[in-house]
Amino acid sequence: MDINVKQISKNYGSFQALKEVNLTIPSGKITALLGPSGSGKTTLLRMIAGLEMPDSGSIYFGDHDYTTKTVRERNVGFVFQHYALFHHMNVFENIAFGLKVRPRKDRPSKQDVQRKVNELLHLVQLNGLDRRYPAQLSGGQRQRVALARALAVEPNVLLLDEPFGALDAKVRQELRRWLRQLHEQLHVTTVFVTHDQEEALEVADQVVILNNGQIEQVGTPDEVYQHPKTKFVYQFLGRVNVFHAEVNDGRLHIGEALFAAPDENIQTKKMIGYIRPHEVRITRHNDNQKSIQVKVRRIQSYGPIVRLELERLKTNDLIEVDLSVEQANQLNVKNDEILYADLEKIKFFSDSPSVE
Ligand SMILES: Nc1ncnc2c1ncn2[C@@H]1O[C@H](COP(=O)(O)OP(=O)(O)OP(=O)(O)O)[C@@H](O)[C@H]1O
Repeated sequence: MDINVKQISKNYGSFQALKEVNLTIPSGKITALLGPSGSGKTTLLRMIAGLEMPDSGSIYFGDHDYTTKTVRERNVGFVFQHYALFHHMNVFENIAFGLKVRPRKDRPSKQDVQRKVNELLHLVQLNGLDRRYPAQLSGGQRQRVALARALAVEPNVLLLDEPFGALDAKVRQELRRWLRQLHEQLHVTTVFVTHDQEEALEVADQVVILNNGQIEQVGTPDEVYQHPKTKFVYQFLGRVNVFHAEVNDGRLHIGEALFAAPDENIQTKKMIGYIRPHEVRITRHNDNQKSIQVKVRRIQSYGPIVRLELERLKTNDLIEVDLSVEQANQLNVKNDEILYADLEKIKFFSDSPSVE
């Protein structure tokens, strides 16, 4: 069952936290809500959950308007950053909680609860820990219990708010992979909030990038990373080199490099170009018109990549270029050497804040 968010707006006093947001959350997939602090991620998640009402707009679960339905009616499962486990209950009781508090007519039998909890313990790889109390578990284990508890009620949608935010980097990494594997088995429609780009790109099927209460782009991890639609997305998702370009005689100039000007922007005098460090090609000889001359300032290895810090000869601006170790060995770059940086893969935007 897809969830459709239609023209949702939310104000807190005079502050607009969400502005006419439209979004489809596809059934059986993981959707990441990604954005900087204050961009509206949690507000959107809470609207889907039914914890918060929109000022305008509606939310559909499948073909049904759920805008005014309660949290319980929506049947959502939650996991928050800070473990919301009951400290006086052991793991078993925590996981069973949602089943045991159901109205009598819907409540499963004791044996069924036992069976269900055992299944879930197995699924979240916590067999044998059912009698432990939350205080006797690691942070990662507690989050897995929280997830099992959320899944126990077979929710329509699983909502995770920075679920791994409080854990250290290594545990986070393990849990991401684990969540992805778990999802491959269960296919529960999942929405998770994160401000960690890597986490969103690694875990989600669909990434939604929010900025100032609006959606900048929706796409697969590959689409948003490889083909950012806006300047914001370019800058938010990873490192990027920024160049100012001038339109002259129907062509775009970055120093000595020349590019075709996009037709629709032909009147614009200035544009701004973005290119990621791994998209810049380094050559010893100038083999096309899209290259600028640079001097090597610094060479640094980071595991599988070699990062070059290059200085543009004409402007002294610094450019970052990432090479694979193999490429770097082949080129055999030396400090202070003069090289060419080919900017063929650059993407241009209008150089004004409002027009893309
Ligand atoms: N109950 C509230 N009252 C007033 N302002 C609020 C309330 N809830 C959220 N806001 C404001 O709305 C904006 C969006 O908040 P939200 O929590 O959705 O952002 P976020 O993207 O999840 O940020 P973070 O990553 O910091 O949690 C913020 O500027 C926040 O201060």
